[in-house]
Amino acid sequence: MFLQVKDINKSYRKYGKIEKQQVLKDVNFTIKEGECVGLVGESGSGKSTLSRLILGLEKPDSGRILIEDLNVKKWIKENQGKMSVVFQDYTSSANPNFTVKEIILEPLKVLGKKENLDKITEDLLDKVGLTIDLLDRYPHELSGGQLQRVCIARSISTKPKFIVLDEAISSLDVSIQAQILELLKDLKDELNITYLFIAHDLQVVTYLCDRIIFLYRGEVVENIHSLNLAYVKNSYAKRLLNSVIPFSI
Ligand SMILES: Nc1ncnc2c1ncn2[C@@H]1O[C@H](COP(=O)(O)OP(=O)(O)OP(=O)(O)O)[C@@H](O)[C@H]1O
Repeated sequence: MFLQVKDINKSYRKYGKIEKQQVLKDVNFTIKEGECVGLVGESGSGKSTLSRLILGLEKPDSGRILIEDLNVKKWIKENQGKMSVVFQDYTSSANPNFTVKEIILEPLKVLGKKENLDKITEDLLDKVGLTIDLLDRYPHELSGGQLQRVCIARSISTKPKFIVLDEAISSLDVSIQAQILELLKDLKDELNITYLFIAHDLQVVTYLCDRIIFLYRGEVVENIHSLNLAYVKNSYAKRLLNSVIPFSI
């Protein structure tokens, strides 16, 4: 198994109060290598908290997160550059003072890579469907869709095994969303990347993902293969599905 999320609990102290709010409750799921898993849930259900734990940015109160049988922090340390993340807010995740070329090469420079950087940048731009005339532009000189493609190029620059996409296409126009989805699908097939795709838009998730996990108030209420969506049992998941898919279940 590639990723194992085991009995995760996480709570935060309520602002200005002593008592805590439990944000994740006994969360369990696994992701196989090369699989694309969608995590859906309404606002506040704990999706971003879970992604921060998986990225090793925060610790759970209890439970374990393992990647290839190693504790997530240890795995990240031993596999530098092999986990990437693409956030929703591409405008703030790209340094406004960096050119496209500098943004794309940032993770490789951190890893100390110095050779063939021009060729690597050009290949990455080509992979995400952008042309090399954009290389010297700054973020404010790009459209939202172009800048998110640059962020995706950056996320695959280190040849990651695993990418967490946290609402990565949510703030783009629908037509650009479709293009980026196609791009993510092609990259997944070409590079055998494992994806955790976090989104509140179920339609987008069903298009891209092999399996879908429904999170409701911090609990996994359904974990189901995309082809079996018509058989969901949980009432929240059913409601969400009925609101986007034109068949009744
Ligand atoms: N650092 C923190 N300190 C205190 N409370 C937090 C913190 N981070 C998240 N929370 C709370 O945890 C709950 C879950 O938040 P989280 O951001 O994980 O949800 P989400 O499903 O990603 O929501 P959205 O779709 O709106 O981004 C919310 O009630 C939020 O206020």
